[in-house]
Amino acid sequence: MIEVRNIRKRYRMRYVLQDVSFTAEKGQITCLIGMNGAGKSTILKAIMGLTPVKSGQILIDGQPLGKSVYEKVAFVPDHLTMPLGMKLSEGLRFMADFYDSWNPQRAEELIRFFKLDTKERIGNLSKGTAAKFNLVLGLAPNSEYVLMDEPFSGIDMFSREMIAEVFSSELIEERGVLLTTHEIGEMEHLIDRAVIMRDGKIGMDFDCEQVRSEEGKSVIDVMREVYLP
Ligand SMILES: Nc1ncnc2c1ncn2[C@@H]1O[C@H](COP(=O)(O)OP(=O)(O)OP(=O)(O)O)[C@@H](O)[C@H]1O
Repeated sequence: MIEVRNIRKRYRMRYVLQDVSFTAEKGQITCLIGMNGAGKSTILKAIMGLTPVKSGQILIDGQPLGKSVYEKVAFVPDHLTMPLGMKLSEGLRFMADFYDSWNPQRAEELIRFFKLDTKERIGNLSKGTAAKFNLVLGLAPNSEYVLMDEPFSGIDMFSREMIAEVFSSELIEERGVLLTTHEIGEMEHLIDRAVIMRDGKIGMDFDCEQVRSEEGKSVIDVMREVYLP
């Protein structure tokens, strides 16, 4: 389980995260939802140790952040970070050489799933295809948790559908997924838990199925209550 406990983050004089606490469990898809600037990416960066927090604690399977913990977590940033001149096949080889946890079989399955041509150069990929390749790089390692920053940003409807499909496929297995989005769209029926953020605070944290069956509300209904009370 990823546990975020009372974290606070300040940029200069302004708090961008204020006492943020939530958990993301293995075998579940947890979604951090909020408008632009709510603090979603800052939380992912804090979990990855890429930005320091002023106070609070982050635990992964009960352990504080550290090298052994990072081997359990893969991070898919909101853009590809590979050299643009590389072919996809070269990018895959680079990842296999670099990461002990790289699972070449899963990488191949993902390449087939997204129908990617590994002879293409990364720099020539369309935005949607680049997002798919980015997901291949994030999902191929044998990590127990996957963090994804806005996997749907700027992508056309059919590519979004394909990316959404991967979340309900066996390619995710029993891993814990924590992703961010500012538009819930087709993810609504795929996510288990929603953590709605507003202005650096948690506005609501709930089990989507429970709220649907007990209160008849969708994630968007709850978002309206948080943003337009
Ligand atoms: N390096 C930085 N220096 C100063 N302020 C920053 C920095 N990075 C982020 N912020 C501020 O922190 C707040 C939260 O930013 P963050 O990127 O976490 O939001 P977000 O919810 O991911 O937004 P988006 O949906 O637009 O990606 C914003 O007000 C942003 O301007």
